[in-house]
Amino acid sequence: MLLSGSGKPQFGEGNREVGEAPLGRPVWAAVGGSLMSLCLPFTGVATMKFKSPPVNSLSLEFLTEFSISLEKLENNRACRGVIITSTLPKIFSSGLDITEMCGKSMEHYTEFWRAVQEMWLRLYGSNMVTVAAVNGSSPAGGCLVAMSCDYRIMAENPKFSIGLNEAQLGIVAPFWFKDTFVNVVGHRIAERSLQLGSLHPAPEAHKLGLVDELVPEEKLMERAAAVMAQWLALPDHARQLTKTMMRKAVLDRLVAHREEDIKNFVTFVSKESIQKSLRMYMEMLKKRKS
Ligand SMILES: CCC/C=C/C(=O)SCCNC(=O)CCNC(=O)[C@H](O)C(C)(C)COP(=O)([O-])OP(=O)([O-])OC[C@H]1O[C@@H](n2cnc3c(N)ncnc32)[C@H](O)[C@@H]1OP(=O)([O-])[O-]
Repeated sequence: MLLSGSGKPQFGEGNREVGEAPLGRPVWAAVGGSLMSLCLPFTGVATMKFKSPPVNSLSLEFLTEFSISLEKLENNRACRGVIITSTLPKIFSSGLDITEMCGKSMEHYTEFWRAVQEMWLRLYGSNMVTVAAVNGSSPAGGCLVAMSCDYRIMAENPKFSIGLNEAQLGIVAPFWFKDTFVNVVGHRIAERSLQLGSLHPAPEAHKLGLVDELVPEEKLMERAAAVMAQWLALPDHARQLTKTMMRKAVLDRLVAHREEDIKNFVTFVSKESIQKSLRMYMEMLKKRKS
């Protein structure tokens, strides 16, 4: 991934484009990252597109690239908003990469979980306006990414589903996934949906308030840009302070318990019974395919 422009920091690998708009204003464009493409034109609204086939699963490498990208955008004063979407047809993100949680060392689980936390802390705590253009299925960690944005627009295809389905894998969403979920849909819906590990088809997700609106797939990016413009019409400082007021307690809770949360995850995921559940789930995915 690469962000470039006049005197702006560059990062990542890949090709790039830098141009000049009329009146000599810089046009920043970033293309060709390994797991997501990132583009920041002079409008000040970046577009981040996941492109990690086959299903945009959130591996350690993906999460690291995601966090670095968010940090760079956050530190770039010209960037006021980011639209997050996927280049893959039918999939926004399949959630955490299950292979990162299977048959690895305690050190690996520790590093992986820290990267999951880092991504969420950056996205949920972002000062930018964040809009998720959910153009495909979005289970578990994919749902977390969408829920961490300020606004969610989903393609109105009933074959696409979204939700925290961890219970179906025999694992438990941590308290900060749950807190994020509760903040979006309220306690009762979150309680039922989490216990059942429900994946909600797009129309149901809309009814529950898990996504804010549905649009035909071909209108998704156009609508995301319009929503972004609406949110950016307000003074940044007022919007940012309000966002902080709404999200701070939940963010602070993880910051205060970060190491304990890592320990819990590592202990939990290392259990043979949990490893067995995850292996069986991966087998089920493979069988379903064939
Ligand atoms: C405490 C922890 C909290 C946990 C949070 C999480 O996010 S847990 C995560 C919860 N996430 C889920 O429960 C989502 C599980 N995934 C799905 O439901 C579907 O894959 C789909 C709807 C995303 C896409 O359907 P589709 O028919 O378009 O695609 P397909 O099904 O044919 O898969 C293609 C290939 O990708 C593979 N693969 C898939 N997902 C993952 C993954 N997360 N990771 C790794 N690999 C994954 C799949 O095995 C297959 O590999 P193969 O055989 O080619 O070597």
